[in-house]
Amino acid sequence: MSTPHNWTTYTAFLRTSRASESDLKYFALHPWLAPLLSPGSPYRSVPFFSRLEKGENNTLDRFFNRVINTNDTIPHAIALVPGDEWLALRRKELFASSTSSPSSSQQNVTGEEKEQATTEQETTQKAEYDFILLTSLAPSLSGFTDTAHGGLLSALFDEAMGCCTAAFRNDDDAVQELFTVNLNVTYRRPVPLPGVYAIRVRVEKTEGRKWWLKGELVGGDGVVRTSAESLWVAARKGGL
Ligand SMILES: CCCCCCCCCC(=O)SCCNC(=O)CCNC(=O)[C@H](O)C(C)(C)COP(=O)(O)OP(=O)(O)OC[C@H]1O[C@@H](n2cnc3c(N)ncnc32)[C@H](O)[C@@H]1OP(=O)(O)O
Repeated sequence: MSTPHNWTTYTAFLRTSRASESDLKYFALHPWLAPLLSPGSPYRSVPFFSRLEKGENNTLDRFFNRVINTNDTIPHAIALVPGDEWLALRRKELFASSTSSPSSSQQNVTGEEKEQATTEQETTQKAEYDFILLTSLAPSLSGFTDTAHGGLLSALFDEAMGCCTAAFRNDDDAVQELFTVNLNVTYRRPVPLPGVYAIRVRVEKTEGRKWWLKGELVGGDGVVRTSAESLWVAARKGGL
């Protein structure tokens, strides 16, 4: 079991963490991941937060940080996140017309500011996805023989999407914690085990407390084997 983390916010965690050398070495062995991991990539490699131990008395994330954090379930997993500049632009894009803006300074974005954001986007390195989970899936995650269990794939989408939304919440807690209220998973092709996969997710739009996300799972052949759409709702201010 690893040492409990001591970051006070998810944003601080993203800014100051780096994926472990052993995980990076492992994923670098897969040539199809090279564009995502190379120095020219628009993404930074960070630990997969849900996998981190939160402390003996803290039951947060136990499913991910203990139950499926073993050599015969998920031996390796890291997250790829866009740089701060790109995230800031995405915030402007997503919250320009929404009442759920994660920062009061981003409310009431004017047409001029939108134009400026578009110009900035042209010069900032573009990240197609808001969050990518790279994961190895080992044989004990099977449903059908040598095939990943569908429930596990749903859990991976849910978690990746949760991490994705967390990156857009600001440290000032202007947006309350978000919860999945709907997750629609489409199983298009079997997901063979063992294997290495990328789960790529993106916030499609926000409206008030509601956020819509989409995601897809691909392996080295680039085939979208599973896709998902979800709706997240931010808790009301002052709690549930
Ligand atoms: C770094 C961090 C990483 C975190 C990763 C976490 C990943 C794990 C995430 C999860 O698995 S969360 C666990 C599963 N989800 C839950 O347990 C949530 C259970 N649901 C709730 O607790 C409540 O629904 C919730 C607090 C989220 C919202 O209740 P509210 O009473 O505040 O909201 P309300 O029911 O008024 O709904 C708000 C809006 O959402 C809409 N809505 C709610 N549920 C919906 C639904 N299922 N489908 C469609 N629309 C829905 C609802 O119609 C409404 O739309 P309008 O504002 O337009 O009227």
